[in-house]
Amino acid sequence: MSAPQVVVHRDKELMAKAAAARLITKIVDAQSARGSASVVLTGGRNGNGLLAALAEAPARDAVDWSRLDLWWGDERFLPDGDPERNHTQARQVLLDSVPLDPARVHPMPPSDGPCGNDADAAAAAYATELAAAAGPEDHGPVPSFDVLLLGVGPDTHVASLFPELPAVHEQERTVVGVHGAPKPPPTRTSLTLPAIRAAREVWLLAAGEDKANAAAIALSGAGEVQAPAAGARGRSRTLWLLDEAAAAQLPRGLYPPASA
Ligand SMILES: O=C(O)[C@H](O)[C@@H](O)[C@H](O)[C@H](O)COP(=O)(O)O
Repeated sequence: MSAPQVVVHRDKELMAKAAAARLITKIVDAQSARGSASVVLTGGRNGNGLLAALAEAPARDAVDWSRLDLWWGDERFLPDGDPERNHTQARQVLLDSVPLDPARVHPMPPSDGPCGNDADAAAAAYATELAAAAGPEDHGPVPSFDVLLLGVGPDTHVASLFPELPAVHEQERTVVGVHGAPKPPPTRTSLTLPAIRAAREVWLLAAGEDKANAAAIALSGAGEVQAPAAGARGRSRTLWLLDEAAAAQLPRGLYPPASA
């Protein structure tokens, strides 16, 4: 697993724009090298902020949207179209504005879908979908995602892996149901750390002073059970994208701001 690289931007708006530009380049490079690209989306303010910046990016259409596979790192277990679902929010800020191939967009099952109101069954169905998309060159029963995006919670959670809760301990399954999550809604589905770590690159997004403590804990060698963000590592790259407020508790010498 790759050691974390940290890039600090002046504020959350600039961080979102810079992350969007970085993602466009990564997708274009993957598509020119392999004919397609795969990205795992995250929910939350920073995740949606990145997608909104992507929608407005000047180079947006350098991406061949028809050859982009989109997955989710976690989902709130709610009915399809519920405004609180990460999928619904991603569609509103970006996905409905670009010419994606619907067959290549893979939302996690809703609570009113074929799995019924059973988050564990929904998780198992998504794990099956991931395994079906994995190839012989991939590292386990998930595709080798080019970029897996993760918002970081103030408690250091990523996806729906919360400190000390059962899902963060999972080492076998790639997707699990989450019950009793401290961040509403309590029932969710989430990739596990082994699935996250199958990604080529993992990018963690944290902006705002309410993330400063989480960033400092996760980057100071904390264990992944106490600080799930610490266990979110990519095979070839782990990149923390912060604004200055979220980087406030990091040793300044180590992580000088990228943009003054
Ligand atoms: O379903 C969710 O809520 C997200 O997937 C979650 O993991 C989010 O990324 C973090 O909680 C950070 O959220 P903010 O960026 O809004 O702080």
